[in-house]
Amino acid sequence: MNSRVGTIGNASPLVAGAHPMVDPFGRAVTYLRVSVTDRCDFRCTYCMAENMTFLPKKDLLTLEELERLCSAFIAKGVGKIRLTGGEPLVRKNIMYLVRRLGEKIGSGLDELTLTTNGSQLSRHAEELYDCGVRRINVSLDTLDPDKFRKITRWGDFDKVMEGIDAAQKAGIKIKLNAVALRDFNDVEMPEILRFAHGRGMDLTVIETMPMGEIDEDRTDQYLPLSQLRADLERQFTLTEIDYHTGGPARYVKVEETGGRLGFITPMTHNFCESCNRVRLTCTGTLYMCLGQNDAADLRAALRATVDDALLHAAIDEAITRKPKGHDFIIDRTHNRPAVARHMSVTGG
Ligand SMILES: Nc1nc2c(ncn2[C@@H]2O[C@H](COP(=O)(O)OP(=O)(O)OP(=O)(O)O)[C@@H](O)[C@H]2O)c(=O)[nH]1
Ligand SMILES: C[S@@+](CC[C@H](N)C(=O)[O-])C[C@H]1O[C@@H](n2cnc3c(N)ncnc32)[C@H](O)[C@@H]1O
Ligand code: SF4
Ligand code: SF4
Repeated sequence: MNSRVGTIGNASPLVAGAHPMVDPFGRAVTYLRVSVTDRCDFRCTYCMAENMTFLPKKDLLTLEELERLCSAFIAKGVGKIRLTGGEPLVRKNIMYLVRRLGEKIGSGLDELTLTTNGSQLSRHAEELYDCGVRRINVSLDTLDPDKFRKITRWGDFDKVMEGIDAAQKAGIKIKLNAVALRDFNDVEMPEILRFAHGRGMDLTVIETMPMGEIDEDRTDQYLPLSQLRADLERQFTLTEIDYHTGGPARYVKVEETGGRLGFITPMTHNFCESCNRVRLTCTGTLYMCLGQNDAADLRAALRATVDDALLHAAIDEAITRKPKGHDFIIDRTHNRPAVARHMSVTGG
C-alpha cells in the first residue's frame, strides 16, 4: 500500500509519519541512488575509459554496511532507492542486498529499483521480481549489434536482449535509457522508440554530460534534445502529459505508438529546482549533486559506532550542503570534463 501523503515543491511525495530531509533550497530529499560497485562488464565510451582502474575490494563497504546506510536514509524519509553502479548486477552477492532492501518495501520504502546495462538480467530477473522489484531501467543506445559493440566496447547485444526478455517475462516493467549521440544513434531514434513502445516499455533519451577523464573527445557527439525532439516531431505527434516517476525526465505521449517518451535534459533545461535525490557510492561517500565535487564521508560515521545517531547526524549535515545545481557546460574549445569523476562512481 502506498503510504505517501503529500509533496514539497516538485519533489516526490513523502512517507506518512517520516520527517523528510529538506535541503537549503526547500527541496525534500526522498530519492537515494546507490552505486554498489564502480566495476562494469562494459566500457561505454561516454562513461568510461577503456583501461579503467577500479577500487581495490578492501575499500568497498560490505553489503551489510550498505544495507545499514540505506536503512538510515529510509528512516530519514527516503522512499525510493535505486541501485546502480558501475553495473549493479556484477557486484558479488548483490541479490543479498536486493532481498534485504526488498523486505523494507511497505515499511518506509515505497520503491526499490535499479538501473542496469542488462547483461546479467536473464539470470537475476525472476529473483528481482521475487524481492519486490517491479520496475527497472535498462540502458540501450542502439539496436544495431555492431554499433552496440562500438559504443559499449565490450558489450554483447544478444545478452542484453535476453535480459530484457527475461525481465518482462518475470513481470518487471522496463524503461529504456538511451544517451543521445549525434551522428551515432540520432537517426536511429524513431526505430528505438518503435521498438520500446512495441514492447510496452517507456523510453527516455538523455543529454550526454561532460564527466570523467575519457580517452575520446565527446564534444562533437553532444546533441541537444530540442533538436532530437524537433526531428521526432516530423514523424510523431508528441503530447505533453502529467506523468512523474520522481526522476528527472519530462514525459510526452507519442500518439502514433501510445507509449511514453521522456527527455532528460541536464544541459539545455536543467531540472535542479525539483531535485529530490542524493548519491551514495560503494565506499560510503555521499555526493549531494551529480554535477559537483563536494561530498560527505558517511563511512567514518557508519564505522564509529553501532548507534545510528552519529550516522543520522552526518546525513543531516550533508544535506545542509546540497548545492542548488550543477555547473556543467559543453566547452567546444577544450576536451576537458566539467567533473573529473566518472559517471560510474555515482551511477548516473
Ligand atoms: N544531471 C542529472 N542527471 C541525472 C540525475 N538523475 C538522473 N540523471 C540522468 O538520467 C539518467 C537516467 O537516470 P535513471 O537511472 O534512469 O533514473 P531516473 O531517471 O531517476 O529513473 P525513473 O525513476 O525511472 O525516473 C542518468 O543516468 C543520468 O544520466 C540528476 O539528478 N542530475
Ligand atoms: C553509469 S550507468 C550505471 C548503471 C548501468 N551500468 C547502466 O549502464 O545502466 C547509469 C546511466 O548513466 C548514463 N550515463 C553514463 N555516462 C553518461 C554521460 N556522460 N552522460 C549522460 N549519461 C550518462 C548511462 O547511459 C546509464 O543510463
Ligand atoms: S554506462 Fe553503465 S554499462 Fe556503460 S560503462 Fe558506464 S556503468 Fe558500464
Ligand atoms: S545536477 Fe545536481 S542539483 Fe541538479 S538535478 Fe542533478 S543532482 Fe540535483
